[in-house]
Amino acid sequence: MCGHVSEASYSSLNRQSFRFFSSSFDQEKRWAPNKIMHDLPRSVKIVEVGPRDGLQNEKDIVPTPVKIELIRRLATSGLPVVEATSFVSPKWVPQLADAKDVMEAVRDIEGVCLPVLTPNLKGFEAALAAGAKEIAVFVSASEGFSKSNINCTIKESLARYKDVILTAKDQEIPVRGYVSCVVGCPVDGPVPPSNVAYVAKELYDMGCYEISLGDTIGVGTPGTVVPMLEEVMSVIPVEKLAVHFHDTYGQSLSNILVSLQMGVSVVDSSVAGLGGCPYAKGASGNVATEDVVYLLNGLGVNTGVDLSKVMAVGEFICKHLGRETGSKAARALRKATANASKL
Ligand SMILES: CC(C)(COP(=O)([O-])OP(=O)([O-])OC[C@H]1O[C@@H](n2cnc3c(N)ncnc32)[C@H](O)[C@@H]1OP(=O)([O-])[O-])[C@@H](O)C(=O)NCCC(=O)NCCSC(=O)C[C@@](C)(O)CC(=O)[O-]
Repeated sequence: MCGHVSEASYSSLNRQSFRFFSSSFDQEKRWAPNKIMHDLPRSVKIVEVGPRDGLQNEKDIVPTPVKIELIRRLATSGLPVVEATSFVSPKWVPQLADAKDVMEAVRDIEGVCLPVLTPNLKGFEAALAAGAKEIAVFVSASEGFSKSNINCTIKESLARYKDVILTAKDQEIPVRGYVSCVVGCPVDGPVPPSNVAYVAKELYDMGCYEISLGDTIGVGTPGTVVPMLEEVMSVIPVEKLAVHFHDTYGQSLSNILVSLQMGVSVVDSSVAGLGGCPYAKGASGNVATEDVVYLLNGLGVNTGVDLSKVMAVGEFICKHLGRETGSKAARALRKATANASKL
């Protein structure tokens, strides 16, 4: 399973960004003990979900070689985990119908975990045959989304995943568990924290090594995220939790900060802020990896991720998609670098 990074890795660009945007910034004060710094983990594992969550909602099919190149480039950015694709029904997610070809082409990449989503045993077997060494399962905390996303009730999905997780355990394949709609559901509305804690605990007890809590439609604020985390943390150790925010309402970074202050040290994000769920209309992309790294660099929290390299990957994929990056940090840093080169 995928571990934490240990060493700080500030690129010159990261250091430069502090100079550009923090002219009154006092390096001494940055390290001064205060409440915020004290509560933060020393290092954070970033789980890059761009090639899967980021691309699954794209209308035009992204060519397989572009997906493969995206994963290869992300893997050289210091990211410890890059979720590669989904072995789901191609009728449900046509964009990822090439999961086998993608996985077979990246299976040789070393030093980075490349988990894939599997909704059932059929997907699990196909993933393993293509060379996957880690899988992820996904359960909704709300009935409405469970039905629209995987065509079954929460109870039925848990029973289905039990078989997948037991089979994976037999073959020593680590399983990550996602809980979606942890604060709000596109069908049912607000989701009670107790629903989230129940589903998360079921997955944890079945053997998932990490539970990623997904605000699938990006409606959460610290006002709803904190009570949800408190409830989940009353049944699962915080070291086993990850947070997964979509940025629909621009709340992701504040939600990440409060999650870190509560002890969470695993954050999912997507290069250039790509993303959205085909079965959650109106949901925007995941929080951008570049923005998360910029935040964590600014807080002195180690990620091992090279911001300038992730920005370059963001430019690569945005060029193919024909759109501007969703990362504010990447846009500002690119502009600042261009201005500096004119001096
Ligand atoms: C679960 C099913 C398969 C049920 O789909 P179904 O239609 O109820 O089930 P089915 O068993 O009748 O299968 C339908 C067809 O799909 C085939 N099939 C069945 N399984 C597979 C498979 N694994 N791989 C390839 N093909 C498969 C199966 O063989 C059959 O083919 P046919 O006989 O009609 O030719 C479907 O609903 C599905 O694939 N859903 C996935 C949808 C999806 O990927 N949504 C996005 C996930 S993102 C998310 O959930 C949130 C997350 C994780 O990102 C966190 C967050 O953001 O908060």
